[in-house]
Amino acid sequence: MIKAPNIILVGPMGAGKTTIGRLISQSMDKDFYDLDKVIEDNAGADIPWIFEREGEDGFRKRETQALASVAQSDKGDSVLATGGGIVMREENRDILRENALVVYLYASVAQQLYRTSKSTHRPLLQTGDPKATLKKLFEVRDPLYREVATLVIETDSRHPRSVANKVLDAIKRHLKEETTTS
Ligand SMILES: Nc1ncnc2c1ncn2[C@@H]1O[C@H](COP(=O)(O)OP(=O)(O)O)[C@@H](O)[C@H]1O
Ligand SMILES: O=C(O)C1=C[C@@H](OP(=O)(O)O)[C@@H](O)[C@H](O)C1
Ligand SMILES: [Mg+2]
Repeated sequence: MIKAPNIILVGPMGAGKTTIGRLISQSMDKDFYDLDKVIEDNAGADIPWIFEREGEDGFRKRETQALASVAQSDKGDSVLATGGGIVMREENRDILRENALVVYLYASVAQQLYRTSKSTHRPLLQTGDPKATLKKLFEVRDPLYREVATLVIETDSRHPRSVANKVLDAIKRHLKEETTTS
């Protein structure tokens, strides 16, 4: 078992945060939280409903509350998969940097599109041109993911299990380097 701080996954819709987060939490014997699920449980409603009734602004308020409560309550024992928009608020970026080892799961816009195309539970992609939306979001958010992340993992040509192994290896290497340099 690896000893590690809380792990937080960031990245665009379809990067695999929810899927990979669950896999690495099992390998590290840590609790797994998906922030979207925490928001839904707190609201007693699903994300499309929240966007419809409260707009994106209402969703973002709930997202910040959920992040603060999860990131600050668990000390070193959890893996948290965030939603793709978590980096949009500066206060969220501060919480991410202060409370965990942040891993950016990188996926190209083509892969994001492919992996999100089969589901309808992402309100921001229920537009006529989801590819253009993903591209626009990526241009704004990619620098912000890089700003908060310590590790960046490329996911395009990899099966989820192989991405999870790559993340686990990178975390191990990082923690070893930290121990030898401190
Ligand atoms: N490395 C991967 N290769 C192929 N498909 C993937 C990969 N990672 C995730 N997926 C698939 O892509 C879809 C979106 O993954 P998900 O974990 O929900 O992404 P996110 O939480 O980042 O939006 C799911 O159907 C998942 O099985
Ligand atoms: O990118 C975004 O702004 C969003 C990403 C979604 O999560 P995933 O990244 O897990 O799909 C979810 O939080 C919501 O639909 C908004
Ligand atoms: Mg997700």
